[in-house]
Amino acid sequence: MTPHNHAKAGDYAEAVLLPGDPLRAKWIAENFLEDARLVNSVRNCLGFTGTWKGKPVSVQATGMGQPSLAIYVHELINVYGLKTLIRVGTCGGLNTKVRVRDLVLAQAASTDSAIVRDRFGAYNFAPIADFGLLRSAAEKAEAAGMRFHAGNMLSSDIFYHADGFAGYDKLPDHGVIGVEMEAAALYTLAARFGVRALTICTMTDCLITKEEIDANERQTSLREMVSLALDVAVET
Ligand SMILES: O=P(O)(O)O[C@H]1O[C@H](CO)[C@@H](O)[C@H]1O
Ligand SMILES: O=c1cc[nH]c(=O)[nH]1
Repeated sequence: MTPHNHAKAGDYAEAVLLPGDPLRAKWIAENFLEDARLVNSVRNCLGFTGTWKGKPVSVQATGMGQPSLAIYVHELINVYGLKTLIRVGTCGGLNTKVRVRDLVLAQAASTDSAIVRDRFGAYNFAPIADFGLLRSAAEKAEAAGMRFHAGNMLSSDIFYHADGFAGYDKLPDHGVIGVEMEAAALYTLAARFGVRALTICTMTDCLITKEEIDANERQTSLREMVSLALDVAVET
């Protein structure tokens, strides 16, 4: 047990899906998993374990932002022994080639966050996805005919940028596809502790065209992402 998690040893499966939103964790447990049971509810940051296609898998909310995710992920790896961590999030679009509802596989995650920057001194560390998980997700998405893009994500500490789209500066011109708030910390912790991580996001709003999907559709449009992530999570 930890200050943030009252699950006992063995309550989590080795593979976990990580949504930011606790209600998304509940929705995944209720709508996708068999025999799901609640394993954590401290701070209402809900965690569940069940099975998907007969294989054990967990889902644990991380809250919003890299400091919050870093607490849950640090403990899932070091206290509970998890080995495969797949974030299932939402992101904003920084590139008009990506449409709302498309999936973004975060091959890498750029960041403005001190939580990553301050660890590497003179170096700009490049947080990257586990190649095996990334390849598996891309192959499965392609086989299922899902619209997806693999590339560089921005994990920002700022949701409401004071300068709006201009605040992202040169990143869109350098191929950065979308913006969310957690992947870089997830990838950095996975690298540090030698486990596998991937971030898959559904693009819910485009910062250029201002197109967005509403709260109700948000839930249903996340179905493809969740089933894809579960298939990848239980594969090995
Ligand atoms: O939908 P989730 O997984 O929370 O992800 C995105 O949504 C939140 C901001 O609205 C941030 O956590 C961002 O990363
Ligand atoms: O972090 C996020 C998530 C969704 N949409 C955004 O614009 N930013």
